[in-house]
Amino acid sequence: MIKVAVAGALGRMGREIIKAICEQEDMKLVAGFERKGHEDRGKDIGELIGLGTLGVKLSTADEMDNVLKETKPDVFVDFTIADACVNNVKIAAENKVNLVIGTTGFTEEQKKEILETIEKNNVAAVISENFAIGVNIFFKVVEFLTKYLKDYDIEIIEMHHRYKKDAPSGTALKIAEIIKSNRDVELVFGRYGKCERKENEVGVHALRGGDVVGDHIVIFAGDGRG
Ligand SMILES: NC(=O)C1=CN([C@@H]2O[C@H](COP(=O)(O)OP(=O)(O)OC[C@H]3O[C@@H](n4cnc5c(N)ncnc54)[C@H](O)[C@@H]3O)[C@@H](O)[C@H]2O)C=CC1
Ligand SMILES: O=C(O)C1=N[C@H](C(=O)O)C[C@H](O)C1
Repeated sequence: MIKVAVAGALGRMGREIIKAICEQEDMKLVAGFERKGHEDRGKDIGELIGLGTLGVKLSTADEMDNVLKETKPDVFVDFTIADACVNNVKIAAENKVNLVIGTTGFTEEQKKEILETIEKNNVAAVISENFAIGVNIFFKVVEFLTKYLKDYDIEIIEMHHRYKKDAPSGTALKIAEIIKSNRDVELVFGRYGKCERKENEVGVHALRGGDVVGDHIVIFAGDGRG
């Protein structure tokens, strides 16, 4: 049985992940965490998210160390917010719990800190800005087109729901990173005023609104298409 703890348990992703864990025969939710001071602390997580009683009480971030020591999960899944995730990862890794990190919006320093924590504590970790299979295939398509359509200008557009806390999305930044590692380009985040397009520019544009789950568009624009 794989014992799983989820941080961000009552968030949009946390709820879906807990539902998915409960559908697996070889997985068991052993702990769920929310931010410090959360009003539902101590309540049954299953009841909070409409799954019926699961026998797992909602814990808060300040209880994480003790709860991980008590419940001894095999895997710690974090879909929270960048500042919280850095700290959560430290506590989980120090308790020798393997990691799945889906949180986005990290600074370069935070990414470095997370990697150092993982290395220092010698835990396994899967870190991805996007776990959708289709999007991971899309990454390969972008890599191929960047190499193949050498003379084309590239622009990235992403749109997400109004609640998203980081921009551009982790996925858009990952796409930009893939392009950058295959072509000598400079990233430009939005454009306004005098900003004639340079030859080696890649524009990254973030839109927010409604409950859009997450759309990513990569435009390869060439001459002579009329
Ligand atoms: N890698 C991927 O495939 C995906 C990644 N994401 C990322 O996952 C993160 C969460 O997204 P959503 O669920 O939409 O956000 P959300 O805002 O609905 O949920 C985040 C939850 O984390 C909780 N939280 C805050 N601090 C915490 C702490 N210290 N410990 C435990 N919980 C804490 C919040 O109270 C909230 O309930 C974002 O960074 C988002 O970009 C979202 C979707 C897919
Ligand atoms: O916050 C979201 O919703 C999403 N975040 C991830 C990102 O920042 O790329 C993945 C997906 O686009 C949904």
